[in-house]
Amino acid sequence: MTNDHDYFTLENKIFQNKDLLQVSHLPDSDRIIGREEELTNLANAIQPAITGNTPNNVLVYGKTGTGKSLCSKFITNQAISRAAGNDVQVGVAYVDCLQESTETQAVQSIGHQLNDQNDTDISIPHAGLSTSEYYRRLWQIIDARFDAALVILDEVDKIESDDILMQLSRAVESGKLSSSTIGTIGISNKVRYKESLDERIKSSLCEREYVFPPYDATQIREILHSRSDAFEDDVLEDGVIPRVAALSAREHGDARKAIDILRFAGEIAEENGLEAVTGSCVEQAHEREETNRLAELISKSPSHAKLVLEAMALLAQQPDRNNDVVQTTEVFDLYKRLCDRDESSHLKLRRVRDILSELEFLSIIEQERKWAGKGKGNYMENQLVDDPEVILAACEKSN
Ligand SMILES: Nc1ncnc2c1ncn2[C@@H]1O[C@H](COP(=O)(O)OP(=O)(O)OP(=O)(O)O)[C@@H](O)[C@H]1O
Repeated sequence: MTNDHDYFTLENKIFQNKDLLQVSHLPDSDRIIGREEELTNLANAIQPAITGNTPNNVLVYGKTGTGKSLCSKFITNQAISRAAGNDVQVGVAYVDCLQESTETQAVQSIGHQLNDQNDTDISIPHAGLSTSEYYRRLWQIIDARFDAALVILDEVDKIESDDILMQLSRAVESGKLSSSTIGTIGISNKVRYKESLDERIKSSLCEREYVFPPYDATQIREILHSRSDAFEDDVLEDGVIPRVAALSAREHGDARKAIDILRFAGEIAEENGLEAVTGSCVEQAHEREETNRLAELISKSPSHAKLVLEAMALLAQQPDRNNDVVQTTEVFDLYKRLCDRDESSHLKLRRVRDILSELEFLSIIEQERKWAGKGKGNYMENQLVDDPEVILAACEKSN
């Protein structure tokens, strides 16, 4: 007997092309909204590369989701094709410095992306070479294959050693490259990043600097509208896009957050077998986005940060509290009990204080120093930015 029941339901009434809502999706130029000036500036800075000359090194700043990575990838791709029209070979490498945070990993990744072993006969093994050997091979590859290479260093502030910035920005003048040239585009969310750099690196890495401002609600709406063909016709209820735009513009205009909320809203409609994406899907999607974002932040924080947050959330949930402000010593006491529960040894109070200030830096909590009265000194009040339930769900998810 044959079992011809079809277990796959291919019918998908909500999404038509969900890929348009993935963060990795690179839209065409006509779908890049409100970044005309930024794209023009970037193009001017790297313009020399398309004739095989040395481009300016650029540093791009701006808050998350303001299109820094998108515009940098887009403009460097355009540089490749414009240069090809002049018979000039431009190569582009993209490094996510959060993932590839050591100097060796980053150089290796650049080498890997720019290489074609059939062409160069040079190999870039995953391990086993010294950092200087990886550099040597990288320079050889660039000289063999390109007139100019452009290297995008995303989240450049996460790189563990500034030496790579020095090597890349000085490769031409120090004679490492003999026939080619190289330019870098560093991207950072930290406005103070430049201040932390060595003077010599600063002057070569930051020949041009651009700040990407946050989007306003109208621009976010346009960004979402331009991707609404991710959905089947007529499944988005009228108020959905304005509501998502309003939610994302409330903190700062973060296009990544807006696109994530819209995608989650569609998934929630799909999971519930709805025929349309409704306002209530958006509310649930907003919560899911917050949980995911926090879970990601928490998973990147030191492991005890999660226990400290869990302690704060449990304290804030206590029924006899009239507000959710908690003192550091209370957090510390409950944190120690959670460590006992998990059979792990606890950190000292001083380290827990450090963790709390790191969490404040990440905008997961707010802190305020209070004066306890004469002879008693100061104490710190801590408060979660999000609801305790969202924090607990995020802690659970980041496991
Ligand atoms: N102007 C825009 N038009 C269309 N889509 C955009 C625009 N700006 C950003 N996006 C989309 O929003 C998402 C986030 O953008 P992007 O990754 O470029 O931001 P970012 O500033 O680099 O943020 P982060 O610092 O978090 O990496 C991407 O999916 C991107 O395609």
